[in-house]
Amino acid sequence: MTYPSFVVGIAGGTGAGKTTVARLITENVEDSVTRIPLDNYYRDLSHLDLEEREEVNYDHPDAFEWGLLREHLELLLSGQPVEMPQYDFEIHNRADETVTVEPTDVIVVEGILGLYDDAINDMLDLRLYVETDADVRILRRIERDVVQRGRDLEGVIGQYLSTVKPMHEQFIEPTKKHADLIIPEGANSMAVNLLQERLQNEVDGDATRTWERGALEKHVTGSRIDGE
Ligand SMILES: Nc1ncnc2c1ncn2[C@@H]1O[C@H](COP(=O)(O)OP(=O)(O)O)[C@@H](O)[C@H]1O
Ligand SMILES: Nc1ccn([C@@H]2O[C@H](COP(=O)(O)O)[C@@H](O)[C@H]2O)c(=O)n1
Repeated sequence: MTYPSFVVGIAGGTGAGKTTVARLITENVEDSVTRIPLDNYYRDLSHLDLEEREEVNYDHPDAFEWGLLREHLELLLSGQPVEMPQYDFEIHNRADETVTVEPTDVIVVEGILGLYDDAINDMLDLRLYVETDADVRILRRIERDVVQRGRDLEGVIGQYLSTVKPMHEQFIEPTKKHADLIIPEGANSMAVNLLQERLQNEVDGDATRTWERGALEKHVTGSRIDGE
């Protein structure tokens, strides 16, 4: 594989289509891709009971353990594996198990605040923002949360109005300015095809990297593998 990996960040509101875009743009190069869902870096809330965890604002940047995500990205970029936490939406907490993630040619970091943290943004080679109208997103979210995340309609609507919507406006939407590309409506086929081609070139070693060695140093402090 090529070191360091090519790192793609995908941000956007809940239900915008981030996960779908991440899956589609990497489907031809699956074995060469590491997916890092930001959800896995929600803080460990084991010190709270379930009722307290249900009240947490999961759309505020403070809900995430940014230091751990930075550390894991730096390790992967220096060619080392990491133990990635897993998240369980039904209990609003990290799961007991972790998953060992190996470095690969391409790393995709995906989540509502994927373009929020300055240090993470510096590690990204390509920044994408998926933009979908709020009415479409809430409809998708209701369906998903009820079917897959064990929520009821009243709870989804209450959470949307009290935290999801205001946090989107205050923190998520403004990160669009960091994007290299804005993808309308999620799985937009022209955008997906172009990005598939770009990632295929990365994996085949045909892509021209725009940054130079000096710029590379900012990715990782300390030792790194020189594979070029
Ligand atoms: N372009 C699209 N057209 C129709 N449905 C879509 C599109 N993109 C995503 N979806 C659907 O919307 C839902 C939410 O998409 P998802 O990728 O999980 O969003 P996010 O990760 O941003 O929350 C899923 O059921 C997905 O299949
Ligand atoms: N315990 C939790 C943790 C997060 N959420 C919501 O998940 C959304 C982010 O995931 P997407 O796939 O929709 O991007 C975010 O808006 C949180 O409100 C939750 O409901 N419960």
